[in-house]
Order: sequence, then C-alpha cells, then structure tokens
Amino acid sequence: MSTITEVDSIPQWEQLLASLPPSTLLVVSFHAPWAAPCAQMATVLATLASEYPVTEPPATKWVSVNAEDLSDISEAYEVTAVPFLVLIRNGQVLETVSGSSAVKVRTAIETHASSASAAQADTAGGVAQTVAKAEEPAAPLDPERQKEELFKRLADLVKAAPVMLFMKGTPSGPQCGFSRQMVAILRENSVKYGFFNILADDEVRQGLKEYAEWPTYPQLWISGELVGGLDIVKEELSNDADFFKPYSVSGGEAAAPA
Ligand SMILES: N[C@@H](CCC(=O)N[C@@H](CS)C(=O)NCC(=O)O)C(=O)O
Repeated sequence: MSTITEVDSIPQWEQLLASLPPSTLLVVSFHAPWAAPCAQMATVLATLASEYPVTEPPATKWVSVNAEDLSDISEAYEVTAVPFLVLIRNGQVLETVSGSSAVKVRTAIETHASSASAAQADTAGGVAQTVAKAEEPAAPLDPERQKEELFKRLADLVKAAPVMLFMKGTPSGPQCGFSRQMVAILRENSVKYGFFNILADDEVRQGLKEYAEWPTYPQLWISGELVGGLDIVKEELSNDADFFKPYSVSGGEAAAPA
C-alpha cells in the first residue's frame, strides 16, 4: 500500500527525480494549506495511493508539494492553481490535472500507471498530453453558483473510494460515539473504505447534509450512493449479514485524515 510523501526542499525533490527508476510513475500533488479543495484532494489521493502496492508493478511513487513554499518547483511545472496534479515518468510530464475532480484524477493515474505501452509511447514522444486548464479566477461567486460548485465537489468526494465514510474525527481518533461505532462495524467486517473528517471542513459538513438530504454524521456512501447513518447500517447488517462482503478485504481503512 503506497503512501504520500511530502517534499520539503528542492534538494529532496532533485534527489527524488534522480533516484526513480525510469518506469516508475511519479504522482505529484501540488497543494496549499489554505485551500479547502486540497484537503479533499489529499483524501482522494491517499485513498488511491493505498490501492497501489509498494513493491509490485505498476511502480508508482506519490509525493505532495506545497506550491507556495516550493515555488521554484511549481513554476517549473506551470502550476497556476491548486490542487494541481502532475504525472511524470522518466523525467517527462505525461499529464496534468488542474482542479479537484476525483474522477479526472483517478482516470489519469489509472491510465498512466496501468499501461506499459502508454509508458513507452509517452517516453518516446515527450509530453504526450496536457489537460491542464486554468482554475476559475477567484472572483466571488453568487450563492447559487457557490452551491453548484460545492455540490460538484461533493459529487466527486462521495465517490473518492467505493466505500466512503463521512465521520467526525478519524478512524483512529473518532470524535463522536456514533462515528466510533460505525468505524468498529466497518473494522469487524474488514471493509476497505476511504474516509473524510467533516470536522476539518465546515463547508463539506453543512453542504453534504443538504446534498445527501441526511442531517447527521456518520454517513456511509457506497458507489456514490448514500446508504445512511449508523442506525441504517446496523439495520442493513441485521437483515443481511453479508451486506459488506463485496467490500471486505483484510486491509481495513484506506484514506488519510483530511
Ligand atoms: N442516529 C444517528 C446518530 C447520528 C447523529 O445523531 N449525529 C449527530 C451528532 S454526532 C450529528 O451529526 N449532528 C449534526 C452535526 O453535528 O453536524 C445515526 O444513525 O447515524
């Protein structure tokens, strides 16, 4: 299960580029601490990274870079907005994704990680594709637009992993008894899941209630559909002890705290 390393300095970055085997896909996430969508993207990427083995192919390396602290690196990759993802193999930029679309990010990584032939073509052809699109300027949006934008982000976020838990706190530190019980149930059933700590993002906390038409947390989502809160999950399990079987693995939860 791969994890994401924070790059702290230019020498560390240069050393990383020099030490990577040519076939390794380098996934670089540029972020800024003040940008809420970056926290969501961190969850999406941590979930994705956890799906890739460390020692077996496809070889991947996952890093994140503070776009402001390491502005020389962000300038070199023409990062004008965050979150911004750059996929690199053998020193060549294969693809960039600007914005917080979990679907675009997942598709880009899966495409380049899984396709050996794409790797060869990309290496031979240099920069194969650039889908970067400048982020919308930071002009204030009217409330309707703001809600639209938020709902678009939430639509991606609920699909960030096949099973997503929106909870108070994290699986290792739940901040509410209901969330704690939900984590225990998922653990007992060996469910692999991504999670989002709604206490870290009030926009998501309040917005998801409206988007889901569900007023409380925890919320469990499967394949982008709301299952419900703790009571509903308990009920589903009492009706069908194998409810979680399709999502059970020995690995447990997948995401990092938001
Ligand atoms: N019976 C509910 C219990 C959940 C609940 O009541 N959650 C409350 C307190 S932790 C909540 O999320 N309130 C809204 C909020 O805090 O934003 C369930 O089945 O999940």
